[in-house]
Amino acid sequence: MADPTEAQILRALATLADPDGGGDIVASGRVGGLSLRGGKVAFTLAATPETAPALEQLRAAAEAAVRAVPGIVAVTAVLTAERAAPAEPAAPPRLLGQIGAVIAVASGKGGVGKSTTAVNLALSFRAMGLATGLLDADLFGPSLPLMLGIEGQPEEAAALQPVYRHGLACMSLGFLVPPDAPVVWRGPMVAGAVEQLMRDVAWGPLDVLVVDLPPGTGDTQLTLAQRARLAGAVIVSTPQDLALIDAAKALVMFRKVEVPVLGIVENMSSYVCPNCGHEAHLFGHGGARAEAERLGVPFLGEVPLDIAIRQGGDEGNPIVLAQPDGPHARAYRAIAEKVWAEVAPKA
Ligand SMILES: Nc1ncnc2c1ncn2[C@@H]1O[C@H](COP(=O)(O)OP(=O)(O)OP(=O)(O)O)[C@@H](O)[C@H]1O
Repeated sequence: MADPTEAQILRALATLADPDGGGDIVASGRVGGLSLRGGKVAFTLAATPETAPALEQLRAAAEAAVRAVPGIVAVTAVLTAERAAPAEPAAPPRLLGQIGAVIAVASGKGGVGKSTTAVNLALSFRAMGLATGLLDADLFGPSLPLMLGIEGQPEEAAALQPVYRHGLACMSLGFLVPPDAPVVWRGPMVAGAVEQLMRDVAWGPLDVLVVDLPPGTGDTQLTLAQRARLAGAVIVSTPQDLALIDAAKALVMFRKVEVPVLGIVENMSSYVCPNCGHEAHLFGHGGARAEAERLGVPFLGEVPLDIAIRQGGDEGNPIVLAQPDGPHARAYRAIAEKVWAEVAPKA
């Protein structure tokens, strides 16, 4: 059977009238971000806080209409409702409340090794015997599929099923949107997608969920802080001044939204030459420890710059699994133990 085309999908969606008028939902401009690959479709439906509850029905109807197109194997429609207001008596219940501890891994700046830290921390929690999940909430550059070597797509039953890999329950927008599809979304759309990833995934009973955030202090961070019950945030930084300044900004943001900062990890702390064993401090050293002291948050530990860590990430075999008895796995486990000691009493 030939692969379904975008035109077929739009035709199926155009059979649904827009509840706000303006014709069908395609003509009214409600449908956006359509991506299609090998029978897998993802698209967004624009919403406002007022219309969001009613649009949940429309979302289900839109998914059903597209699912009926011959050759379609999976459909994900994301409601792009505006962020919910901060918790008030009438606010909806916090999401992910069934999970023991939701731990966000954040950084002020991109490329400092946040995803690498999130993946290896999650695997360390798993090695400690905790039922662990990993949510890749970096909608603009999801890296979980690559780092864990996952190629499949989540199963869609009544709820979205996590993909299980190395004993972790995993979910990433990267599973749903083709890697080459540019995700150009506005703030409210981001908030809607993050909320849906938190709400619609059948995580099952988990002791801990590690959330890999995008860098910086944007809509994803705010949505998560406002809509989920977060045990705290781990901030990753390299020792460089610039990365540290940005890490401090991230820390201030979490404090503003009343999310406890569990501590700072210094990544790429030193470089050990694989040939001669000489240890060099390419980006300086100890900056994150000093910054943590200055800001009054725990220093969780340091991880050196080592080609084995990068290779592990790029080959879907993170270092904690690839060299479980090596110094890097020990460093990650020590960090995970410190974090767990902080959150376990409340989990
Ligand atoms: N300690 C390390 N030693 C060697 N390479 C590392 C280390 N930490 C991270 N890397 C590599 O650096 C690159 C960026 O890391 P990563 O994707 O984890 O960063 P990030 O902060 O999540 O980036 P982004 O801003 O894209 O979210 C990756 O290729 C990763 O393998």
